Amino acid sequence: MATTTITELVIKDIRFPTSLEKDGSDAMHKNPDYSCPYVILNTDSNLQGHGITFTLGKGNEIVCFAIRLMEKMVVGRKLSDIFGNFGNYWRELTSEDQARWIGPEKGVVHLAVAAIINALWDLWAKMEGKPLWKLLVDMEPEILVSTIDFRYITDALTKEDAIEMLRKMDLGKEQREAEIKATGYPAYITSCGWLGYSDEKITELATAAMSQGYTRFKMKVGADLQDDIRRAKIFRKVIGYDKVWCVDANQKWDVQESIDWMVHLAEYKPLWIEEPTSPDDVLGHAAIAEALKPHGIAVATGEMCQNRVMFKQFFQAKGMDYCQLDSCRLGGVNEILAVILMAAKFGVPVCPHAGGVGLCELVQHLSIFDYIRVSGALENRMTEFADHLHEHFYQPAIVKNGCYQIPSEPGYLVGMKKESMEAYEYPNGKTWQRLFDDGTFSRD
Ligand SMILES: C[C@H](O)[C@@H](O)CC(=O)C(=O)O
Ligand SMILES: [Mg+2]
Repeated sequence: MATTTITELVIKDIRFPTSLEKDGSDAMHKNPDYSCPYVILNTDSNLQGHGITFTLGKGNEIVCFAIRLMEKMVVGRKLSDIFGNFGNYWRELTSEDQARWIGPEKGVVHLAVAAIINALWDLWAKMEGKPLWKLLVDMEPEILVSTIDFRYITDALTKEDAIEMLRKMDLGKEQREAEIKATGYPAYITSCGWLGYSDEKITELATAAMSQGYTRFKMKVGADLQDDIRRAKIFRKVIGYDKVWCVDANQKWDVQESIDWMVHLAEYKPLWIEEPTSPDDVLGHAAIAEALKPHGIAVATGEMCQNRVMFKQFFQAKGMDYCQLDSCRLGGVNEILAVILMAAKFGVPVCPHAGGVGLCELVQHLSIFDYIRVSGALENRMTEFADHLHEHFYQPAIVKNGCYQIPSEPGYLVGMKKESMEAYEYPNGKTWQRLFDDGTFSRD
């Protein structure tokens, strides 16, 4: 590691035509094409780091461009310099004068940071020969917190608080690791309930998921109340009332509208309403959470919460009952660690978002780490699983009996198969060429 240097940053624009089957559809994103700017960091040793961030199609091009702008801060760097003070490096990457102006620490530039940082953590985990969760679990608290940029959050969590929290959780961590390896980490499934699916498809998929051992489900809502009520009845008929069922509006409503709509769905007993309103509306979410408490409905959000500062405010204002951080919207693991630690301090369970390509592969590591090293709890915790596109990864996330199985291969494990990249690279991949030629998609 002492001398290993990054020699090249390769970027691939990978897109999947998931809109064709309405996979991933919700009230605000009716035709999503699950896509990822894919980064490969080559080094002068035989190590390669792979990382992604997530978009819905066209946005990929812009994020790929932003990643290219950051290349000069990555290529030529020694890994020992980066990992020796990863918090400083993260600040450098997020502080470049000109790119910072179009953030800061949010939007396109932050998605670009995520792809690079995710690839760096993949490199670090591979260097240590461990899956990412284990790399994090085994780190001394001082090393772990040295990767975090505490700027803007010290009023909620200091470096010293974080070290103390991690030290406390030393007790029992071996036992928790053994337990979670035996049981797996609780998952919930989203892919039975996309908005664009027919009633028949929902019935079929929810029935199949039940037979595979899932006990926790999510359904999309927010386009039409009568449709939501009908689909809620279908879900409850298939899964019964002893299973967990959540709903997700993907930011469709105003604050009062969220409350009114959810009161109509209350009899179907959703555990949470996810993203009822704008992802930036901290106080709006807090008002919804307060109003829905008597109805037994919690508020979940975070997949579009763009940085640790927003999470801090959500925690402080009681704007989220469940924290759905996203492995590709925050600036990679460094910032995610800050959010996981803050969530534990505020007593908010972390249930990461994973509806997208490659997200399940990534977030499983974060949840396993959270359990073993930070929260020590499984109560009220579950990690999303969307059953799409896993066949494109060399080491796909595996869910059995409704639980993520604990990965053991070294890395952050988002390595995509060579043939999949060749087929789905946009616009020249074989699949895209065919879809253009037969008129399914237009070339613009
Ligand atoms: C467009 C995505 O599929 C989105 O609907 C995912 C999401 O909100 C979730 O998984 O939660
Ligand atoms: Mg969601």
